[in-house]
Amino acid sequence: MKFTKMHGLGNNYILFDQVGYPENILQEQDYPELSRKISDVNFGIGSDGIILICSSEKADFKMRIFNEDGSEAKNCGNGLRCVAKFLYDNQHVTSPHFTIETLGGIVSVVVEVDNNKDVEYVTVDMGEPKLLKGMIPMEGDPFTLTVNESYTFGEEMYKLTCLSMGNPHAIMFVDNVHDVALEEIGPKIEYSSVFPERVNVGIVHVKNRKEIDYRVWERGSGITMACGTGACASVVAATINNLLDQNQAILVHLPGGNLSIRWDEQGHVWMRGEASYICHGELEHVFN
Ligand SMILES: N[C@@H](CCC[C@H](N)C(=O)O)C(=O)O
Repeated sequence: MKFTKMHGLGNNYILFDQVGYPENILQEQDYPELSRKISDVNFGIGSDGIILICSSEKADFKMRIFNEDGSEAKNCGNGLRCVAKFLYDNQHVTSPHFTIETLGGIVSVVVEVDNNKDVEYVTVDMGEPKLLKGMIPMEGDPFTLTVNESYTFGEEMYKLTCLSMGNPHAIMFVDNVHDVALEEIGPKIEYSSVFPERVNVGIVHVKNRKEIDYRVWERGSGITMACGTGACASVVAATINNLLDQNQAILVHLPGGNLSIRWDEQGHVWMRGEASYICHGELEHVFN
């Protein structure tokens, strides 16, 4: 099996190009195991998960993403930019504007080609955030929002703003994202019974009305260098807490680099950022 390893701001995935092939080249149950094995840094390649690029009946292409622990997620912002760059560079498309189906819905992407014909930036229309508890999903009245609401996990109380960008995010606002022990808080909240499908946990510091800092504990992968859907969720969360203004491009600083995120007046969230190659290769003896 040929693979390409790519990253968006250090959030790295092993991509398998299955375009034109049946979606299940492997048995369906083998993908979680493949992701766990490949993601292992000692016995595999080392990654935050795997991505399958498939043909689609509803959009130009389809993306599936499995986390490091083998769980399948419905969306992945950094993965979408990598997939868009890969598809364009490998001439699966001629137009830089196309659509990708995810389990969370269909998104449109635009790749930006520079003078050397090298794609550096990709913009994705990530669609509308889902704000109701029932859509995230999380416990409580399914028709209400979670805006700076207090929850106790273990001994500690946390104020969470929660929403889904296709995948669930719990966001809390802090004075300094580097002072927080995310490796302790992250798993406590991820596995809490408040979130029946688990959750990605983000900490955000609003620097001013145009810039935020953001760190993430990802469901199924732990601490990563960046999370695209999480950056979108952070901007939406800060906006509904009146800390940012809608329709303003916000610079989101993540440990792996920056993303520009805008929640427009029609309710769509736009993400612009880089996508990069790490290496290409071929897998042997995956299931030994
Ligand atoms: N890193 C991704 C999100 C990957 C999935 C996430 N861990 C989940 O399980 O929801 C991104 O860039 O959005």
